[in-house]
Amino acid sequence: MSKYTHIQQAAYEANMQLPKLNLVIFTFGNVSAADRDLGVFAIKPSGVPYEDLTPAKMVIVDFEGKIVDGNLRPSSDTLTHAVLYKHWDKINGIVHTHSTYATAWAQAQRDIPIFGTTHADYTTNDIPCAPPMDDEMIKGDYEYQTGFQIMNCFKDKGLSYEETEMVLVGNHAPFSWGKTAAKAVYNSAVCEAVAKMAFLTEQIRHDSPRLKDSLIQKHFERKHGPNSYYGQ
Ligand SMILES: O=C(CO)[C@@H](O)[C@H](O)COP(=O)(O)O
Repeated sequence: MSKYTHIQQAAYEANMQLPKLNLVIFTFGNVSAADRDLGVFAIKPSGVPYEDLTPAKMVIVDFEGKIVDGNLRPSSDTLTHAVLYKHWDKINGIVHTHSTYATAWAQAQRDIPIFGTTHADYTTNDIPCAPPMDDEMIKGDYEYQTGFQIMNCFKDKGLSYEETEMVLVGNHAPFSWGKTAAKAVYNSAVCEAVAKMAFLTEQIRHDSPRLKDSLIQKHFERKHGPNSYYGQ
């Protein structure tokens, strides 16, 4: 046992949910779990197939992206996770996948509109798509800049990362987060389900109407009101 065992176990269990939920194939995607008292997170090692993962293989990294413990290379998305943990202090779990429908909306550079109550149960906003990097950002480290691409998108749209716990990164794929790694995985699965429903909705009727604003807030509060489990 080390002082990191608890977050390695949480990160391992969350990573193993991704293939079970059909959110990844092969070595796509990664999950991390943070301990803010220690100022570190445990993240999936880069390129390791999910079936070969163990809790001990989770790499320990600080919020600057520096490896603190572990002999495997951390995920190539580590700096994106580090930037978000450093600047958004209420999250303790982050997921990145290339789930099919959410990635298709990201590649199309489109926000996912709220067409129904399924979506409105989880956020009152369209699921935002962070615009692709500008030439200046592209000169920097891709994964480091992806963290700022996400935060800039939420700032520009006036969104709360505590209310909308998912984002599409333009020309890339989705990221989600939460108070725990398990909740971040839950949000990742919700993002993919809502992305698929929205795609099919537009296929059935290209000018499908959005859910009325008066209903959006009502449905969100139905799930996220006082004593709601959904706020966990
Ligand atoms: O976004 C990407 C590739 O575009 C990555 O998320 C890969 O899908 C997984 O990389 P590792 O975590 O294995 O380094």
